[in-house]
Amino acid sequence: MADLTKEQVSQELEKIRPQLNKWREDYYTKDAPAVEDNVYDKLYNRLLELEQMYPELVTPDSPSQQVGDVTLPDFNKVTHDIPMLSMGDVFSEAELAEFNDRIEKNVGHEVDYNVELKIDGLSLSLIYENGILVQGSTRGNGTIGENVTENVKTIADVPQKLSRPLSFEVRGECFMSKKEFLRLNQAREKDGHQVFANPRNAAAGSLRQLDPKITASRKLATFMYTIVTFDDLNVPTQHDALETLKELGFNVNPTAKVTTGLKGVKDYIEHFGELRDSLDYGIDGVVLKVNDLGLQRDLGNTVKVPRWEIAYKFPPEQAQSKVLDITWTI
Ligand SMILES: CC(C)(C)c1nc(N2CCN(c3ncccn3)CC2)c2cc(C(N)=O)c(N)nc2n1
Repeated sequence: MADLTKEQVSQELEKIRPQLNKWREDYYTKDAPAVEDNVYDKLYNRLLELEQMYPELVTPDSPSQQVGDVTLPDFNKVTHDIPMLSMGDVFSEAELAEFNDRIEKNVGHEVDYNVELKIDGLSLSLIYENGILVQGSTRGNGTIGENVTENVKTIADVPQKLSRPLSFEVRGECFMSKKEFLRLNQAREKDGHQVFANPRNAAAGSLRQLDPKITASRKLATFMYTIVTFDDLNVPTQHDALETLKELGFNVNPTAKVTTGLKGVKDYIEHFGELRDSLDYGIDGVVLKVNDLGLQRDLGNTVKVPRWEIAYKFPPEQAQSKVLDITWTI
């Protein structure tokens, strides 16, 4: 290669660095790279060549200096030993009554429900061994998810070490608060980047980052709601499971309540239907779960969804219509 002067190399680096950084940021944030990998790699190799000629020209913001710059081609996959099931949806109180009737007929008596807000985020699985967080993963298709362990470790409210050396899996929702969503979009707009459509997309785009440093720059949060596999934890009900999760240091949504049959469910739905806009996190419905975990096991699951829980969905926020659309989705 013709010998380039230091000045010539410096000028070419001035051009290459921002270009590579822009492509890199798009690659990680848009889930849709602006250029093919080989184009990126070719320019990246040119950068390395030039920096080797004059190492004193290397700058901290150079793509070659991104510590932990392991540009994984994609996420490592994890298999959920216990599948992360979907949820049956209902859109009317009549259908809730049908759900409740089916349960009561099945078990022969009225049952208690643990009623929870359905947080509009993305599912998250956390695995702990002897009290240490060893794996964080997304739901994926329910059986195969993405390994996002390094990203999860940057979420402030996720305990990396439990107060007790427990080995178990917990599941919950990863979300971005509306406040953080606005902050992030304002910053992205200022930098001329595409903004996220809603907090859920922003949370998914932030958690599913190949570069944990980008996840760390986004304020993600969690509400955990299930202890999947547990040692001899004496947890007879879903309500107790939430209490135990709280005691262990997990963030748990504070609005859950236990009802006897559907009594109080209507009030809960109406109350949070009105509060919805004032909450600092998105919700898209209310989840009813048979409170007794033994009963849940007896009722079991269909192939895709548990028989012992149902999600009552609010109408989409923008179309906040009073009339409930009554469509049953399996
Ligand atoms: C443990 C069960 C299966 C009953 C369960 N499953 C849930 N979900 C499954 C379907 N999910 C899903 N996600 C993507 C595609 C299909 N289904 C999204 C999570 C729950 C979600 C929330 C929430 N959002 O706040 C919650 N408080 N409790 C849940 N409980």
